[in-house]
Amino acid sequence: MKIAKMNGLGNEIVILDARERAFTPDEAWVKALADPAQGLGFDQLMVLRHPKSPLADVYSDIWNADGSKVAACGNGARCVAWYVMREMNRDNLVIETEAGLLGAVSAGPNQISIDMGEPIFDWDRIPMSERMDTIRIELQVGPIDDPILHGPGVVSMGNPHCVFFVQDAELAPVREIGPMIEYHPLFPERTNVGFAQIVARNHIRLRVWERGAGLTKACGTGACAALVAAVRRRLADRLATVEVDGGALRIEWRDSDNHVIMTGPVALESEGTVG
Ligand SMILES: N[C@@H](CCC[C@H](N)C(=O)O)C(=O)O
Repeated sequence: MKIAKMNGLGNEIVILDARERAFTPDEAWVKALADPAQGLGFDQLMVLRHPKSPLADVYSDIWNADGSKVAACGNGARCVAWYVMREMNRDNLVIETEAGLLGAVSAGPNQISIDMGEPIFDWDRIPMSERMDTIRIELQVGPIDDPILHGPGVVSMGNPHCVFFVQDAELAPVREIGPMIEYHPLFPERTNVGFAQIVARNHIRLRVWERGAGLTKACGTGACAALVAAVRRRLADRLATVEVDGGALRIEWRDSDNHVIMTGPVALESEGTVG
């Protein structure tokens, strides 16, 4: 099988091409490959398969570094799009995932735009364990009368995101609070946790504690969720730069069809074969 190590703004992605050989990794195999001491090291593994939908060009299964299987990964989708576009000599294609079909177009050298679809706000589809208004949920961290964080917005981009708005993202307690919220009982399938600072209406600084991967340099779905959560609270415009540790993503939540469009770079680090 062909294998490639790529990254989307420093979010470490491995692509394993299982189109010609049926292969489903088990949790131990995923964890070993994710461990840089034993394998290639990655935040997410994208396993390519033949599509089920006649509208799609490729199917991608997705695993986090901790061996959990997930439905969506924005940076991984950009890497898959670049990899398959290169092979097919195309500048657009459709990727099928557990979360649905994602249209991808080349947006310049090593730049890809992905239509990430419509955000989901229904509490039971996030999923959450209690009915709440997902614009601002009842959740706080710290003393009851003086919480350090409170009232995050919650959005699914095919995967769950809980977004706290903070004064200074650099000072946000990502490593301390991230894992507590990831495993909070309000989120039966765990959650990704964003710490978003509104720098300007068109500029959000974001750090993300990723479910199943920890603090990463970039989270594409996290950037989409942060922009959407900010727009819902009238804190940001529908088109903004979301600045993550690895660089900048351009995110637009389109008024015309309610879809979220993510544009950003990809980089190929190495490739070879395995198995
Ligand atoms: N890095 C990702 C998100 C990957 C999945 C996430 N950790 C989850 O468990 O939902 C991205 O770029 O979107």
